[in-house]
Amino acid sequence: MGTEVVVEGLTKSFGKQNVWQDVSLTLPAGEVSVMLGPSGTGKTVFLKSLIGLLKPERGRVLIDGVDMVNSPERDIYETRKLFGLMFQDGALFGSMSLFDNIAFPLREHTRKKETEIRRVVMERMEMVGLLGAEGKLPGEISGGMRKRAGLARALVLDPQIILCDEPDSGLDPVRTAYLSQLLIDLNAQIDATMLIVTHNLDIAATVPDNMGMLFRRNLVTFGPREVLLTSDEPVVAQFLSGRREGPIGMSEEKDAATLAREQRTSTSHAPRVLAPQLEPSPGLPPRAAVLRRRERVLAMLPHLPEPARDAILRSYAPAGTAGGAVS
Ligand SMILES: Nc1ncnc2c1ncn2[C@@H]1O[C@H](COP(=O)(O)OP(=O)(O)OP(=O)(O)O)[C@@H](O)[C@H]1O
Repeated sequence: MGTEVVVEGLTKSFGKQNVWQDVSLTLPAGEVSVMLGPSGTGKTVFLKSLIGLLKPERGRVLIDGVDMVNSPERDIYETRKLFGLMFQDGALFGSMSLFDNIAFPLREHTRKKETEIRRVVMERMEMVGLLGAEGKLPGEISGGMRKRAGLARALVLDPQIILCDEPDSGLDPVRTAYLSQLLIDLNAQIDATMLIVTHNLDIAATVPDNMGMLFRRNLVTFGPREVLLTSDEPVVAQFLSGRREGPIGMSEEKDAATLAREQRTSTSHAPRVLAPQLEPSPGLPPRAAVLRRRERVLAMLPHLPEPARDAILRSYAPAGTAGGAVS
């Protein structure tokens, strides 16, 4: 099972520029979480802080008792081996075949024999649907295939925590839908804790168990997907509906006068309807995280806003009933 990641009071600045402050959240073990936020709100900085590549000036990131901010470098280095990372462009070496790219972490960090390396690489390539493309160079394949190769490489060391930074960037809607399914299928197969940073609303609506959003140097919210998806917080509602009216501006956050003017002139928008979360593809095992999450979320119910509570109860209601009762 994946490992829980506990973030407590994290604050990061570059010189005088504060990126975000006092961020606290827990990525539940084996569950899939998504972090949303307008461009430049520090989502990538957050991912890098989780693996100890950037050092926040305050707070802790606890993984199996190791603090990725303050523990000795030796411990941080060891704990980093629990992570699989998928960056925006796949970060593949252009002169190496896909096979060698995916084998790279195994050759760098393990003493496995070539026969064993071949077995692992082929297994991961099969998982992401790349069998047959072993000999291709990254420049010879499509963007979607490069993403999947990046994902396969992130998987070879059997990570317990997978971080994906904008896995959909540059993909068309159909390929993004396949990628969403792939992320859920992977979670069903390896039960790793996953955090996905994305702007993509379809991924946000259908993939995660939990969602958070960074805005104005703060974590606006983090919790079960239903909380964010039913939130009437202006910044969340604007982001999820892709509207211009709201606190998020083109280049910077809007001033109060502009916001007030928009509120006077804006038309009302229909309430959001929640899309169902994706299920693993036929033939795959059910996601082990689903049962754990159900217990966790039901215990939280009394503390959640009403729309989120209703949405959770509906999602757990037996098929064919109107919801409200949980067996
Ligand atoms: N190494 C660095 N040194 C100085 N400033 C940095 C560094 N890395 C990031 N920043 C700044 O931190 C802020 C947040 O950047 P980050 O890339 O995390 O945003 P983001 O939310 O991932 O954006 P996007 O959605 O556009 O990818 C930006 O203002 C960026 O310029």
